[in-house]
Amino acid sequence: MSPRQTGPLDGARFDDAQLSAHLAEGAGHILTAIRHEGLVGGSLLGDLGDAMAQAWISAVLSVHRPHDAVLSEEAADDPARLRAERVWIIDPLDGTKEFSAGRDDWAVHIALTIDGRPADSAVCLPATGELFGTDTVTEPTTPLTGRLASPRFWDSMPAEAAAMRLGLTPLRIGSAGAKAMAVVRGDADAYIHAGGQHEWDNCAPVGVALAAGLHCSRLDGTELVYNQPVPYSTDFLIARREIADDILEAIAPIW
Ligand SMILES: Nc1ncnc2c1ncn2[C@@H]1O[C@H](COP(=O)(O)O)[C@@H](OP(=O)(O)O)[C@H]1O
Ligand SMILES: [Mg+2]
Repeated sequence: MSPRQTGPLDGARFDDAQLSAHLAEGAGHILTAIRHEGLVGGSLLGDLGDAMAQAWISAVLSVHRPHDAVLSEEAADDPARLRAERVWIIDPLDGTKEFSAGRDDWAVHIALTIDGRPADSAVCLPATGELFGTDTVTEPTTPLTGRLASPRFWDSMPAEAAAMRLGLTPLRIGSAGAKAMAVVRGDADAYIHAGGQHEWDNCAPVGVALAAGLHCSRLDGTELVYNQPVPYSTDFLIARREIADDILEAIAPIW
């Protein structure tokens, strides 16, 4: 058996897939502990969650992958990442509002990108005890559901167009990671986003979804490429392969 890929640190104890999974799961434990008994709540809870998960992830990466660049929602952007081949794109707490409100739909996103493409990645949904990693995830084989993973309070025009044309009903979920994992799990057939998100909101979810054999692209069907100078991705589609072409076709007239 050939050795699994490790980072550039000699003697690294974990390969990239293992490290991304441990980071997502470990940050999930920290975030779960911070909600213990509801001792803090509201925006203080959200701020604590963002900061403490970020601090731990950053420390672990500095020990285990000291030569890799990092782009995180909760850290200052270091332009050195633009010259780096290996860049970790991190959202320590996606769905901060849902986390603070005591809900289950929030996630930890850990993606390693290589030349802008998601490689080993993991998404943890700590409140439901689920960890989705690129080395363990499998393609959903359950029948299509007719459901579209959708934000809790609004629908984008492309999502509305596809829903109308294909008869899809919204499945309301907070957090980009939780919505994407609903598709990976087979609870929804697709997740359509337009109107902007940062790269950390969708990079690890897309990495995991690609590993699960799902269709992932921009809404015009082109490839999603990360680690851009302005790390803002305007739109994307994550979908079961059976329905992806129909969705792109439904969106095309308005996109
Ligand atoms: N138009 C937009 N611009 C920037 N970020 C957006 C966005 N729409 C959604 N997001 C981010 O995407 C994540 C999921 O949002 P939603 O549940 O509404 O779909 C949230 O991340 P955070 O919780 O990390 O801030 C949210 O801030
Ligand atoms: Mg986010």
